[in-house]
Amino acid sequence: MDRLIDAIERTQNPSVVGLDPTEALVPAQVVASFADEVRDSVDTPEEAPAAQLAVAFYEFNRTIIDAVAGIVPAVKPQIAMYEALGPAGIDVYTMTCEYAAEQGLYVLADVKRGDIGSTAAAYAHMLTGVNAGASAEAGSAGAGAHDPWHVDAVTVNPYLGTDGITPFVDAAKTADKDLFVLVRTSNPSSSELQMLDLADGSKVYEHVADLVERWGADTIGEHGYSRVGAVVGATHPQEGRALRERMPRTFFLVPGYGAQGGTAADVRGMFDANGSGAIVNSSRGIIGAWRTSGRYRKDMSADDALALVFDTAREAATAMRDDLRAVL
Ligand SMILES: O=c1ccn([C@@H]2O[C@H](COP(=O)(O)O)[C@@H](O)[C@H]2O)c(=O)[nH]1
Repeated sequence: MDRLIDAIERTQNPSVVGLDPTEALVPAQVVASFADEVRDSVDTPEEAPAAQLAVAFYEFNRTIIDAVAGIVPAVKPQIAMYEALGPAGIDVYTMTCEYAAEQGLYVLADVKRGDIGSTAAAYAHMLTGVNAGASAEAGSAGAGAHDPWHVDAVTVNPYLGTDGITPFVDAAKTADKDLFVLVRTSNPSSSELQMLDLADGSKVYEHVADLVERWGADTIGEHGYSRVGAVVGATHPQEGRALRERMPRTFFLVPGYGAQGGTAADVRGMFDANGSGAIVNSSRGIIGAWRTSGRYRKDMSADDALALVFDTAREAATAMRDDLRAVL
């Protein structure tokens, strides 16, 4: 986690921009501008719509990354939006991660992996990269591996327990990277499972929190936080504050700010006494700021629309930074 915390200190900004493009979040003229290029490059006409959207996503993402680099320390590309487009989308996912890394951003891949140990070991190669002929065991890639993903951290679902997590912890140690485990998620149905009572009087999410502290215990870095972070939703300010006490060595990824209703005041308690210990995500609030700016016109050129995306994303990222700084 040290590299992330250093990047937060450099930018004086504990926020991360989520790269969650959808067709509705990319100006229509930008998508349309790639029609000719894509028509000439695909093997079959059926591939064209997804391929066109994928190229548009990449152009859009590069615009957002250029706008926020230097203001934020990190980006969080959400893989679901790219997987929805098939192979062209996956290509654009890796290209986006590579471009963000080239701009000096910490890349947090929101992939929410969760499976049995042997499969988790294969998934964990997203952190270590791959060597031809290497087994799927975590850490088998190591030095000299080809790293097609260009990510610094992944999100992981703990529902399968320790053997689904250990390969990611091993891979993170091998590759000097991190993972963030879902503990108290921001979504409306999160309490169905996470708030269930256990026999000892604690809640399910509290038990997961204790496991996360334990999973990271031998990976504490120079800043006092482990490589195993926790996802704690901005929509749960009270539990978030209690988790900060309960998990002194665990860095938090806090989604739910902005579009889901979370505020700077809500996330304040998720930071430690030094104003560290957490990074707050906003996706739609930043990348969709052009739509709510009142400055968009349907008859704009694609170039002008991208310029608006750049300006509004930069303004929104700056406003979020200042909003968080005001409470820390
Ligand atoms: O508890 C969670 C875990 C992950 N997310 C992800 O964060 C972003 C939030 O997007 P917004 O547009 O800022 O609402 C998205 O990728 C989610 O999958 C989360 O929201 N809550």
